[in-house]
Amino acid sequence: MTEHLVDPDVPRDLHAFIAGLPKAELHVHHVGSASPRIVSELAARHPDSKVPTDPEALVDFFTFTDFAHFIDVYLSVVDLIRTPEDVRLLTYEVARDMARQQVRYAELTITPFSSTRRGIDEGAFMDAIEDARKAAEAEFGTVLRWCFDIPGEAGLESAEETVRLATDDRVRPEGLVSFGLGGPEIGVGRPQFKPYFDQAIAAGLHSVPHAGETTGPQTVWDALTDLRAERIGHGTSSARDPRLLAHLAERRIPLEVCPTSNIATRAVRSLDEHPIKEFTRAGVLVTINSDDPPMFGTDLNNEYAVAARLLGLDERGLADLAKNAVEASFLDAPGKTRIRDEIDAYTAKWLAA
Ligand SMILES: O=C(O)c1cccc(C(=O)CC[C@H]2O[C@@H](n3cnc4c(=O)[nH]cnc43)[C@H](O)[C@@H]2O)c1
Ligand SMILES: [Zn+2]
Repeated sequence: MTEHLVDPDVPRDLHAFIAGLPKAELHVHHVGSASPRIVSELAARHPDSKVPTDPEALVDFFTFTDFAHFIDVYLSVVDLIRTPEDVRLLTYEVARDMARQQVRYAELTITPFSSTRRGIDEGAFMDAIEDARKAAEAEFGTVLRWCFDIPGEAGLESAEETVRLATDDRVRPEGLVSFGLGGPEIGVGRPQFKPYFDQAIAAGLHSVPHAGETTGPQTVWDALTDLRAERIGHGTSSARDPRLLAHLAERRIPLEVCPTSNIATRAVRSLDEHPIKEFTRAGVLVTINSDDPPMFGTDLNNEYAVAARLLGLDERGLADLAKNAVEASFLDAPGKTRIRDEIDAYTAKWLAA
């Protein structure tokens, strides 16, 4: 258990239950998952960067005034990833951190455009993530899959490049399962990305754009209608539109909820004002995620503890939440059954003890 993340309003034995609970994570960014140790190591390797090498100074550096500031800082960490070996190390270490939290399966959002435009060879980039994926599965038992996202603010050139990397059989990595859209939403309308999502979906990828994180419910509708979203990244502002909530619930379109992220980027004022309860009340399938955990001073276990407090969950409720993520994942049926069975066995043993 990470001491600084122990929520005093959540009983310690519930924290311990969460720490051992087998989990799946569906919304977590590659560069945004770099631990302070990895960030410091990379910053020391590249002294021209403005990223601090001292982990304590990183806490200040990772304090954001608004969403735009967050993206600015995010890109300064992206600038530290300069070689295929940096990519491999980052991916492998992210998987190690996940395994420590009993994450059995994760769909990691990667922005290949940000790396290829900074000069990393596309083939070497794909080999690096695939190498790390295979090593993580063999050594930690954590299964990784990729979501390639368009950094929308970088324009349609980035969409063109991302969809090429995601659909060209000569470069597309084996672990790729989905196609996303990230970055700021203000001034970056979803409908303009329709042709790229059409192409990705035609190539067999699932559609998982961010929407409704920093803009209103219309962005979520656009993601559903134009981008044929199968899950929504964040979807926070859906709570302002009862018709949208009913639609998400009826169609079983999951929300990838990231509570601490929404506070850190100031998309939501406080955890107590987070709409997660409105989502569950409306019958929406809620999954719990960490987004960019070290940047937001959190981890997936802490997000489950936050959810337990906000939703008033006990062990069974937390196990159901973990099973929501399995259900909403793009794992095959035997893979889903295996993790669900593991969650049930763990919970039964815990409650019998
Ligand atoms: O790489 C570039 O050169 C570049 C140029 C202009 C704009 C961008 C971006 O906007 C990159 C955004 C970046 O942020 C990632 N991310 C991480 N967490 C979140 C989140 O909570 N909401 C939205 N985006 C997020 C995203 O994956 C992009 O890689 C880049
Ligand atoms: Zn995100």
